[in-house]
Amino acid sequence: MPLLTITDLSVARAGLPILSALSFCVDHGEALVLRGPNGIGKTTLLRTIAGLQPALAGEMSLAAESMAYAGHSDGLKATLSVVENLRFWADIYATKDIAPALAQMNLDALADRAAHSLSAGQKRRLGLARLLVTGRPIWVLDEPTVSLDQASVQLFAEAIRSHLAQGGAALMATHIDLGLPEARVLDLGPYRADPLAPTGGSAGAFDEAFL
Ligand SMILES: Nc1ncnc2c1ncn2[C@@H]1O[C@H](COP(=O)(O)OP(=O)(O)OP(=O)(O)O)[C@@H](O)[C@H]1O
Repeated sequence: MPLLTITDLSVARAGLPILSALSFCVDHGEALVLRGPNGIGKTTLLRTIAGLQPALAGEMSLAAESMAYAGHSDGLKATLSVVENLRFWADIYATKDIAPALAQMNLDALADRAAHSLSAGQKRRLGLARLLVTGRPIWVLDEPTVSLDQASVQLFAEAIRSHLAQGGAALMATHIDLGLPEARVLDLGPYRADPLAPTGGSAGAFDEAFL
């Protein structure tokens, strides 16, 4: 059975349907990249899949507590050091060893630096290192390589490959080349919804969470 199965999913923003009747699977060892122009609904779709807003229709099938989501924000505690941030997340996810995540994202030299003092790209590397300590198989990532230089994009691609090699999966939205030619690509263009279709719900109330 695939790690994640999406069936006939429709999502809305501000009470308006934006994507409809989407179906796809992401299996062990697979990366799927969502593509589409600005505003088509990639962020909305990923947030819906991450459970941050309700779907208008459709089904999602995945094991409980199998997903780690990283959105536009890095989700860091500004006053904690790099190591303290990772230990915090390791405690949340009941995992132990943060050393591989530090090494894989090239953060060893920054281990004791407060997160607020990191550059944008360093913060993003720390945000991505968080994924490594979750121990969760399905990674859902929104624009994961924003702010990263070429070397860090390569580190990211290697971290994804190693995650896939361990049976994990990644679902990502991006406009940038991730350096992962093996990833499947899903163009969201054909799933653009009719904005006049009734939503039949109160999904607009969840827009307050989009800050
Ligand atoms: N508060 C709002 N009111 C009305 N429409 C909104 C609101 N917030 C977002 N939208 C619209 O919802 C649509 C989906 O936005 P979303 O951020 O999911 O797109 P995206 O594909 O991730 O875009 P990008 O590539 O620019 O990041 C967009 O057309 C956007 O203009």
